[in-house]
Amino acid sequence: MTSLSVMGVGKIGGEVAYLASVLGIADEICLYDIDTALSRAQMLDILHTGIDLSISTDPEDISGADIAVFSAGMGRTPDVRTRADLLMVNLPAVNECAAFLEDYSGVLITITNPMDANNYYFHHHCGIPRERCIGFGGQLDTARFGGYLTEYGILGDAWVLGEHGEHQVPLFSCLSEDVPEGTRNEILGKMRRSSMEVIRGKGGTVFGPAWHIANLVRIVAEDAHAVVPVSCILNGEYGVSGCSLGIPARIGRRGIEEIIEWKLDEWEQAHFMEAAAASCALCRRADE
Ligand SMILES: NC(=O)C1=CN([C@@H]2O[C@H](COP(=O)(O)OP(=O)(O)OC[C@H]3O[C@@H](n4cnc5c(N)ncnc54)[C@H](O)[C@@H]3O)[C@@H](O)[C@H]2O)C=CC1
Ligand SMILES: O=C([O-])CC(=O)C(=O)O
Repeated sequence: MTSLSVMGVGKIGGEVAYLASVLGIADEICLYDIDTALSRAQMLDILHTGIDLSISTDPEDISGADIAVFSAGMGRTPDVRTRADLLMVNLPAVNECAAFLEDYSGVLITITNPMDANNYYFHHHCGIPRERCIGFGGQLDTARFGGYLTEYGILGDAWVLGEHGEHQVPLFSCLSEDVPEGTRNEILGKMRRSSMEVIRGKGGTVFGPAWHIANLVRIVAEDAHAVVPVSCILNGEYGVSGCSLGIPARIGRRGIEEIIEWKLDEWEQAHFMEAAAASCALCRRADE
């Protein structure tokens, strides 16, 4: 049995709830949104598939869930240049939802941007242990990177660490061929711009993120012990502390079971430390 709560059931939260329902990932769902007409509509729309599922819209049920997804708050529009620019805009939603998570004993998955800083905030301000604070974004960045590698005819496994934002760190050192710095920077530039093309065209990224979030929820629900790129609060790993950043981690029913430290090459290491500096600065700003 797995119960799931979703805070913020707009485009992403609504799609995640739908996928978790129809794919049989969750047996009980709680949908919460500040817009109560929306959460009720999402509940009815899912139930109209004919699925036999228990769905609540009572915020009292949020904290009882095994897994909670935080996707409340604003997304980028073409006028918002970076995800980091959403920090102060989304902090009220973080605080309002945090109030439902006092003494929360399940696994929290943070989606709302800037995701790394928000994930850190939940740990730092709400006292949710770092093992149970997972930030989502790395799987999506990795899928996008994989697409570019195919486009460039480069073989190998795609992995993206670092910040889910301007400071992504695609790993080139584990690919089957040496990729020159010029090509690395060119691909990184495309990765930074890739979601904005979707936002411009349809008002927000939905299918890509929701698919990977549902998979992450499944990994936790099924205690899969799978290694995936997620944002974790670092405590000295990779030489970084005081922020949340994307790294490979083993995930199971209790959350983050192991942070895996890979050796990075010089280019990756330099970009990872830039990501750490940016994420730490954003986490400090949220504290002010
Ligand atoms: N980490 C990632 O890979 C991704 C992150 N995102 C982020 O996810 C967030 C949500 O995106 P969308 O679903 O597209 O936005 P949306 O605007 O469609 O949905 C957000 C929902 O949050 C609700 N909300 C706002 N304040 C609230 C509060 N205080 N309490 C409860 N609900 C509240 C709104 O009523 C709305 O229904 C954005 O910050 C976006 O940037 C989006 C895609 C991927
Ligand atoms: O780019 C955005 O603002 C939404 C997001 O995080 C993504 O799709 O990667």
